[in-house]
Amino acid sequence: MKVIYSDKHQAHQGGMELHRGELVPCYEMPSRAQFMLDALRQAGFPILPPRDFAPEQLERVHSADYLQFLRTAYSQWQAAGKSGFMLPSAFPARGQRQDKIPTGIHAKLGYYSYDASTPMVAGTWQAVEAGAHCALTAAALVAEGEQSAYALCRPPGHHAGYATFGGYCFLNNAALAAQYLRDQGKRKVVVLDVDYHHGNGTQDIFWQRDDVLTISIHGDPATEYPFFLGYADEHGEGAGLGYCHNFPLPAGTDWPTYQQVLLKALQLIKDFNPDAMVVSLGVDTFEDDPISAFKLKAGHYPLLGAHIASLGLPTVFIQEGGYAVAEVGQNVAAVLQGFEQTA
Ligand SMILES: NCCCCCC(=O)NO
Ligand SMILES: [Zn+2]
Repeated sequence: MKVIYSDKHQAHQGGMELHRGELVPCYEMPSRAQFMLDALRQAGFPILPPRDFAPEQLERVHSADYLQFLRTAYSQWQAAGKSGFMLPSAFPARGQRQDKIPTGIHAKLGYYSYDASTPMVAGTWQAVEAGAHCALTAAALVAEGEQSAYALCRPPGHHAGYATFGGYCFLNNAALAAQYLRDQGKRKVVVLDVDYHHGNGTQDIFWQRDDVLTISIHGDPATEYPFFLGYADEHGEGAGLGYCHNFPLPAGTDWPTYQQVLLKALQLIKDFNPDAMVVSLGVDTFEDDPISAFKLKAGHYPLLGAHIASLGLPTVFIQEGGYAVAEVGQNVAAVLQGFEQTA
């Protein structure tokens, strides 16, 4: 399995996040990617740079005005005499208008996001564009006949919606990969999200579609980020009704429980009979993850990979979360090795 990686992710660093009401250093830091890269190299995976893609490719899953905002936000911040990192501080809430985009960068930040956990810095756009190109390159390899490929995306993407950023995410790498596979002729694609957090952005993007099935197994939003989406009664809308499944699980969930739910998700995928699969691979389900509450152990990640491989589908893995920095690399490599030994 080829690993697609760009060191341009390093331009996205610095800043603080408002996590559960406290201003703290970012959990989503550059060293995560370095540990993953080192572990994958050590495990013998070939590492390739991303191909280039036209800007229009990003518009396959994000609005043009949102992308234009991301590209220009930091220079607008500088034009307002600011430097360092920027966070939104006002959001359109219930009873306020969503059809008007304010003029100030401070308000635009809130218009295009839904939390204050996702700081932008001068290099953020460069980093997220490179991450998106990694995802698109992995999808292209699979569309061209490879059985699988992995995109080492940093920052993650599954919380980014059609026109919103949040949860450390700006561009939805998994959605970009799924749409690319569709554009290359895969008739039906499934996105399986095994990150600890609900893939609300991916669900948003494909909510009304029956050609991309979204399935997410995650911490119960009643107590866990993103809090306001990811419940079991969400099944899509319009043509998309029945093409979205959520499996919220309680804090403390261990492997036996997780595996049982995973098998249910895999059966739904078999019933859908897709031509390809995208896996939003977060390993923040790990027992020692600092911001998460599941209890998977290192030895369970090869099993996760093997279960995914049991579907026999062309598979694009997209890196999402995982913040136990010392173990994140081993856990990611274990999933991919478990997949390869079974595929
Ligand atoms: N401080 C907000 C928590 C963001 C969760 C990020 C993540 O890992 N999503 O998968
Ligand atoms: Zn996560």
